[in-house]
Amino acid sequence: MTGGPAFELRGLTKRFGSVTAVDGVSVEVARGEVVALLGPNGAGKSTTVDMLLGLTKPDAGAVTVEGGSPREAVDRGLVGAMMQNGALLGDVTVGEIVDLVVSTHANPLPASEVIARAGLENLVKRRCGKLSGGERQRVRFALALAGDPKLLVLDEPTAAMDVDGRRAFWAAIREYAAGGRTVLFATHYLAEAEDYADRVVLMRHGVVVADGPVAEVRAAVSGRVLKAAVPGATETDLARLAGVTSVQLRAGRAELACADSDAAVRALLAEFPQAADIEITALGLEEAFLALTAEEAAA
Ligand SMILES: Nc1ncnc2c1ncn2[C@@H]1O[C@H](COP(=O)(O)OP(=O)(O)OP(=O)(O)O)[C@@H](O)[C@H]1O
Repeated sequence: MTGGPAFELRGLTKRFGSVTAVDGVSVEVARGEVVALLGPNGAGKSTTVDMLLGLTKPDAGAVTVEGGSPREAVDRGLVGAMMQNGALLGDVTVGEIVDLVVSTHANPLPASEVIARAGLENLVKRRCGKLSGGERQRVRFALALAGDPKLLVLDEPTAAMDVDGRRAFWAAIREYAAGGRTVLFATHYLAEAEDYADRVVLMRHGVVVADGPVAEVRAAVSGRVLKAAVPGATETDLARLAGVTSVQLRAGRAELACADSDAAVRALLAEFPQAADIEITALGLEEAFLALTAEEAAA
């Protein structure tokens, strides 16, 4: 397998009655990328994932996975998926279900490696029906890994995991991706996208509203905040400054959202030489996300 993207979505559209769940989504992901698909409830993330996996047929557009159709890629064992509600048989043990799934693949990882990568060593003899929510997620992760896929697709993988479980899970994902394999995960957790993804695809109302490295997505919403103590200045005064898009005064400190923070700091000091304790920071992904959502609410 050489060249070419890990997968490509071209103009993907899916409607459910009058709802357009996914509306012309185009995304190309290179091999070895770890991509977060981020968005609020109903943004179209799960529908996009379902089309990527060939579980739902698009109304328009096309999906290519490892150079073929999603079905072909799945049949060839190139794709491993961890879905939100994948059922597990209650009566079989973790060891048995891993063995079973490993045995269905043409070129699987050894069962012992699957168990180790998913951190299930101490749960091998446990019946699946007796697992906690977070443990069940780890078993689903193990089953997704069993076929040694080139592409891992994870729909809200850490939803039921505690803090330690999440940390261990992401360490396992990074290790997996380090070998040049590709990961796409859908999430609500902005911090996870920020900490663990190389790239963020931000969706809202079925449309991709930002796509790029985490730092670029932050910058796309033009994002810097200038904070300063500005005695005697009102919100109206500050809102007039060049480069400033919005103002908040909190406990005697001004917070200026800036499209151009260089212009803003010059204008601030020219107009208010008494301004002190000046601090300029980039927006976090959370703020970027909120800004994009707010833009839409205002539109
Ligand atoms: N089978 C379906 N029938 C009708 N409408 C659907 C169906 N599946 C999804 N939708 C609608 O399509 C839109 C996108 O849903 P989707 O589940 O893809 O969003 P999401 O981003 O995954 O949301 P969440 O984060 O809540 O899981 C929503 O408005 C949803 O109600």
